Formats: sequence, C-alpha cells, structure tokens
Amino acid sequence: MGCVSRGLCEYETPRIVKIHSCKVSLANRLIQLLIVAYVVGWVFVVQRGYQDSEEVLSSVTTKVKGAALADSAVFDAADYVVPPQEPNSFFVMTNFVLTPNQTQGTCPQSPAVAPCRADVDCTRGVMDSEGEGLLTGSCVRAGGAASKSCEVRAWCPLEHSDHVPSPALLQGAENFTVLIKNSVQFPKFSFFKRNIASGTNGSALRSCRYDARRDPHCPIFRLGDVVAGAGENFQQIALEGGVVGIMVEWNCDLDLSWERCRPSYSFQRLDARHSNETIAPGYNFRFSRYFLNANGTESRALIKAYGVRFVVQVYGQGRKFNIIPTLMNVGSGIALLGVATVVCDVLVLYVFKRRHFYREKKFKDACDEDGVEGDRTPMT
Ligand SMILES: Nc1ncnc2c1ncn2[C@@H]1O[C@H](COP(=O)(O)OP(=O)(O)OP(=O)(O)O)[C@@H](O)[C@H]1O
Repeated sequence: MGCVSRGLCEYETPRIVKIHSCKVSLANRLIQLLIVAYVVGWVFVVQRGYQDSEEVLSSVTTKVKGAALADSAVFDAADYVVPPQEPNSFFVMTNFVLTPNQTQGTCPQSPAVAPCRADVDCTRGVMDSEGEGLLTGSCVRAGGAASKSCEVRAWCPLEHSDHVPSPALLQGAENFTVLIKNSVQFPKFSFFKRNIASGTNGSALRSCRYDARRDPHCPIFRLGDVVAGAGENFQQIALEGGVVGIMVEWNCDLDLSWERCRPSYSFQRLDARHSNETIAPGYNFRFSRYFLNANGTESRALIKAYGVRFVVQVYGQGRKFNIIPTLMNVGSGIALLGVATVVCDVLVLYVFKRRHFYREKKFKDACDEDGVEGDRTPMT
C-alpha cells in the first residue's frame, strides 16, 4: 500500500495496556507527585494562582520642613525647595553660587572665557560662548586684569562660578524632614488607602520619624536617613547634587484584613553614583529672584543651585481571591497530569529493558479486509 492510501485507509485509536510493574508504576507516581507539587507549591502558594491582581494607582504629595544657616542667612523650606511643588518629586538645594544685584547693562566677560586683542575679535550681536548675553562688538579690559575680553550686553555683573563651595553651604539639609502623603487605590477591588495610618493624631504624626526597624510606617523621613538608606554620604552628595529615589511598595493581599495592607519603603541613588566622576558630575540648575529697586530699575539675584532631587516612585499589586483564575489554574494543573503518562510511555516503549515486549502489547493491527489481526512493532 502506498503512503497516501495507507494514510487514507488507517485509523489509530489509543489502547489501554495495564502494566503490572512496580518500576513503571513508581515512575508514574513520582512524575505525578512532581506535577502536583509544582501546581500546589508554585502556582497556588508562591504565585497565588487563586487570586486576581491589579497594579496600584497612586498620588503623591510632599512637604519639606527644616531650617539651616547658610552664608550667614537662615534658609527655610520656601528658600531651598525649588520649585515649591512638583509631581512625584521634590528638589532640596544643598549648595549654591549666588550672584547678587545683577542689573541689565554691559560688562566684560572673563578673559579666561572670551579673550580678545581688538574689537574685530568680538562680533557685535553674536551670543557669547557661555550663553549669558550678546556681544557689543567692543574688546575691553576686564577690571584690573592685564588681558582684554569681549564686552557683553547681559545681566551684569556676570556669574563667576568656577568652583563649587566646599563644604556644602546648606550642610544642615541633612536634618530636614519630608512628609510623603501617598494615597493608593485598587479600583477593581474597591480598595482605597493612605500611607498615614487612620487615627494618627497631629502631634504623633509630627513627631514620628521613619526608621526601617523602629518605625517603618511613619511617613516623615529625615533627608539624611533617606540618602544613607541609598548607601550614600549626605555631605558628599550635597556638594554637587544628585538624584535619589524613594520607592514605596504596596503589595497587598486583600483577602487579609484592611490594616495589613501597608507600604514598605526603600531608597536608591538614581543618577551616576561614582563619586570620582569628573565630567558633568551631580545635578545643578540656575534660577533667579527679581527685585524692583527704589529708583524703578529691576535687579535680580542669580542662584546656581546644587541639590538633591528626590523622586518618589510608587509600585505594587493588589490581589484578591477570584474563582476564574482559580478554575483556570486547577484545569491546567489537571491537564498537566497527562504529561506523566507521556513520560511513562517514553520510558516503557523506548528506555526500559523490556521495551520490545511492552511495544508488542501496546500496538496492535486490526484489518477489515482479510480479518488479519496481530501485534505490530512501530518503527523506532
Ligand atoms: N516635613 C515635615 N516634618 C515634620 N512634620 C511635618 C512635615 N510636613 C508636615 N508635617 C506635619 O504633619 C501634619 C500634617 O501636615 P499638613 O501639611 O497636612 O498640615 P498643615 O497644617 O498644613 O501643616 P503645616 O501648616 O504645619 O505646614 C502637620 O501637623 C504638619 O505640621
């Protein structure tokens, strides 16, 4: 019979063969046991396959408090938190370069930055190399300097920030505190909660401080502790700035009581962490405060601020019993038990010493046309 006609005229149906062998039976039970252990242990206990899950939805607001002396002036939160509010993060200035009393006018650039010999070296109207102003076209002597430099039309005098103050001017920022208000919800399970325990009174909240061991649920953090928790030295990061993450994890088993759904906090430095990084280290930016003088002219104080940006990241899952994933996982667990039969068949028909005998028992030919019947050994 050709291949095609053999395929067309043959029908294969499984046959039940009862093998009386302790070895085969033991192998079968062992594989079944492994599958049951996997389904119960991994799928149901570890992965909680009987629960439905949802990612946390959250909102975060922060309030920083504390005061410190810097440059013989007291700085409070309104001075060093820039801007006052940001979504999911806050910046605390720890060091700065102040250029006070700048007014609109003309002044020479630093001879080190824009040296010149004659006016022809300073093209009028062109932006200067530091992006601080526009060249007037004059080459002038800068103060008492021996060399000359291009004159610019800008906020004068220009900032000269060739060095970062060390130690950091706002060293006291280490003791500032931040209150993190975090509201979370799992809408699928109609669950809402805050990281501030309900029933906490004002003075208890004000006086608590987060501590991983002693008070892990207090929502007020000392900045020095946050930076230390990220494995960094506050006074070092305060010099040139950096970015630190405050991770809030909400992993809640909503089948348990409402009280047991609580956040856990961890901290991590998020920017390049090598303290010996010399090219573009840390984090800084400029901002200014404007004043109207008695004579009607405007002046400003330019501040180049170095500091730590704290980024609050909220993540986690809510889980609750649901019959659909339970049935699906039970069903796939039962289906998986069929693998035991497949593995045992392979052992019995291809691996065990008596495989030829078992194959004879397992496969049988039955033919309509001549009534022939007999055992068949399949091709190996
Ligand atoms: N960074 C912080 N460190 C310590 N306590 C704080 C901090 N931020 C807020 N608090 C205190 O937590 C409580 C709740 O703060 P919330 O901002 O909701 O109230 P508030 O009355 O507007 O606060 P306040 O006027 O004192 O800034 C207040 O008692 C507040 O003083």
